[in-house]
Amino acid sequence: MSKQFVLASGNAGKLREFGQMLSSQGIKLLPQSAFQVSEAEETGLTFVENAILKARHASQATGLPALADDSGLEVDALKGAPGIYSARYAGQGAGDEANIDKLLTALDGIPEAERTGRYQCVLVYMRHALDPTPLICQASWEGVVLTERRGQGGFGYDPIFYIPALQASVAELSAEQKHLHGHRGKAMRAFFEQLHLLLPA
Ligand SMILES: O=c1nc[nH]c2c1ncn2[C@H]1C[C@H](O)[C@@H](COP(=O)(O)OP(=O)(O)OP(=O)(O)O)O1
Ligand SMILES: [Mg+2]
Repeated sequence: MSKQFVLASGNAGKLREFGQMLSSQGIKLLPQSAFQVSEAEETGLTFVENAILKARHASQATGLPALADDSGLEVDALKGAPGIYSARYAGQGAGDEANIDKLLTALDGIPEAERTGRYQCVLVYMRHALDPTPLICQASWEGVVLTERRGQGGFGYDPIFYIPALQASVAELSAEQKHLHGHRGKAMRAFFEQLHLLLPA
């Protein structure tokens, strides 16, 4: 069985993190841009539905197994928003900085104790486009939304997402720390365990 598969994401920050996490695994993960795969429409109402749509789309287009990541930030004071809409919170194509500004405005005046939330990451691996039993791994990471940006690393909401246990915003963590503690790293480790059962060396 093949250990080569396509990563169904167009997000440069995610692609960088997957590359770092995979470097030790002996798995060749090709970004969907290498095959000119178009962006899938994320019409689902859950992370898992959107991850399946993305993985299926990339697998269909390439004929390869595909791994997709659908992720986002849930804020308790906003009843879980932006959630599955995190990437398009400030509008389709508006980008990370506009999304952060919109979230800071939405939480204006809300005290620290009520600014809790979590990153969610759902990974879906499909062996082929019609795979009826996709492999699904999910993890989350608890934190607090800051009132202003801190740190230069990471991507997305990282400058305003603070991890009390580490006393740092995610943008202030090293890549290694983020992988160790973060939602994507946790989901990836669960994925590798299952993949190794599926694809014995
Ligand atoms: O570790 C993270 N650190 C900061 N922000 C993050 C993280 N993980 C997800 N996020 C945010 C970015 C984006 O606003 C949304 C993901 O949206 P999501 O649709 O899954 O990804 P995307 O559209 O950027 O790329 P793609 O769908 O091609 O994988 O959540
Ligand atoms: Mg997306």
